[in-house]
Amino acid sequence: MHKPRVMFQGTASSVGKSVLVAGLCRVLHEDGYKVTPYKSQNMSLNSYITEEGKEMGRAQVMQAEAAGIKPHALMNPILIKPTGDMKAQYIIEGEVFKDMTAMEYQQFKPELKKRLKTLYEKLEDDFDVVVLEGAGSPAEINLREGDIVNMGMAELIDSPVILIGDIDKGGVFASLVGTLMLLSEEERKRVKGVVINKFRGDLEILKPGLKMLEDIIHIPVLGVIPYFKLALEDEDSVSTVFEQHPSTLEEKLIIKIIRLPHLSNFTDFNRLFALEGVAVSYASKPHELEDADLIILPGSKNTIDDLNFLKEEGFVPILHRHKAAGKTLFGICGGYQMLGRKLYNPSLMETTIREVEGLNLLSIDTQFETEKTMTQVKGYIVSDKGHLKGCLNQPIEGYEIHMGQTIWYDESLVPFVALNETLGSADHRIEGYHDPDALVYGTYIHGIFDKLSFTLPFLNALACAKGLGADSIKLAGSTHTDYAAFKESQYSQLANLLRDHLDLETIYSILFK
Ligand SMILES: NC(=O)CC[C@H](N)C(=O)O
Repeated sequence: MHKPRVMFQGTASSVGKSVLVAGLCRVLHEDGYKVTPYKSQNMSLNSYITEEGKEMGRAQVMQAEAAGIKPHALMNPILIKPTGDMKAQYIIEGEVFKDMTAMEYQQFKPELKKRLKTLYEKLEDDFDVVVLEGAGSPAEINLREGDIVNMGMAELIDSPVILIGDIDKGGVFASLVGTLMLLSEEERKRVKGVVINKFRGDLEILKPGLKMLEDIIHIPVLGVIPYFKLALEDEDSVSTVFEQHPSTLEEKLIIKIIRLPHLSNFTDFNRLFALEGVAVSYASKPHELEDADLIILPGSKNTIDDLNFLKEEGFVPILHRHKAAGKTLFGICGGYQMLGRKLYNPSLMETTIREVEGLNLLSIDTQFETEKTMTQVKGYIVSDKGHLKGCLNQPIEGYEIHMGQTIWYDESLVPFVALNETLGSADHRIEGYHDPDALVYGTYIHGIFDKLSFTLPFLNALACAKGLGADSIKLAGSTHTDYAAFKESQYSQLANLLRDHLDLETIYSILFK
């Protein structure tokens, strides 16, 4: 049975497709439908590991949350993770398929297309409705032929389309009309409505333009969505998270995250940005680390190349000076690997460099393997040294995504995270170490800062060492105490916004007619 479906496409990247898909999923969920989000292909370094140990893009995770369901890799069967040099790692159905160049992928697409249809049908079986998302713009005429994410996908499963334009970017009429002009007659017929997103002005002034637009395109405008800001975990590679700057630095704990060229999983730091008493920002240049109390080395899709970036850009001396001054460093996944002594790459994963010296701040060695570790984990803090004093036994949850295996540990290293569960089964191993001085911390666990019972005492101990109050760091506002409840409230607000500004009646008739 062909289930009701609709696809949101955009006139460009970042016009708000992901969020509107999440919003429509929420509306349908509230109205009693079993709805799933879907996007055939994502390009992003911000992925997620499902309960089944499969990897997928984070936008569909956020949308699944809005739809009130668990994320499943079938909701995003293709994930492209760029490693640099026109190459990328391709994740298909949640598993590593292989590394390919853009050209190799282009040639592989026809074969993939057949499989995509089967996978889509497998997903829709379990649901009443599917809300699909396109990627970038459907008017990339050079890519149309092999397309499997915009009109190619819509055609594959015979889905109607709603086209979204971004008025904040400017040129919204031209981009909507232009996009439609570049589509074939067949494709244009699929477009059942257009939506104007991110509107900041006076609707009365816009209205005549909407009428003129409809007269030109003969497709109804299904809504004008006002510009809004909600705390939703968007994952697009084009993102504004890096532009955030701390306001006043005095009396705050200064956290700097190094902006690596292949930085992955920046959602690890969402929690930090929601805290009071800290000033968190990204640093692209070594001098920006001068005033940091805590330096974080984030995950990376290409650890070795990013490590070389740190060396070439002159980060190394300042990282060592930071430690020598008794200040703290924290590495997650790729960042953890970089903190070590040596990195071996016999199978030439991610890059063509075989072996490289690490930053030598933590006595570990890492080797990149052909097998990828993808797992959700649970554990707890097992050290009470240094800044971990108040964290002992506190639970930790997160996930691991890495090709590298840390194969050698110095005996003087102190374990600080012990796991007790991976993917729902008992598993006891150490997955995080700090140096004997408890200044340099490293772990493979993404999402380690999400549990405040660890994050708050850890950061408050750092704040204390700086001479700030012992309780100076807390969650901003009281509404955030329960992160899950906070996110739920954001999804409801989003649904309300769409109910107020979208012609849902027409959208329902597009879906269910
Ligand atoms: N997520 C990460 O930071 C991955 C680290 C590294 N690229 C690996 O695969 O091992």
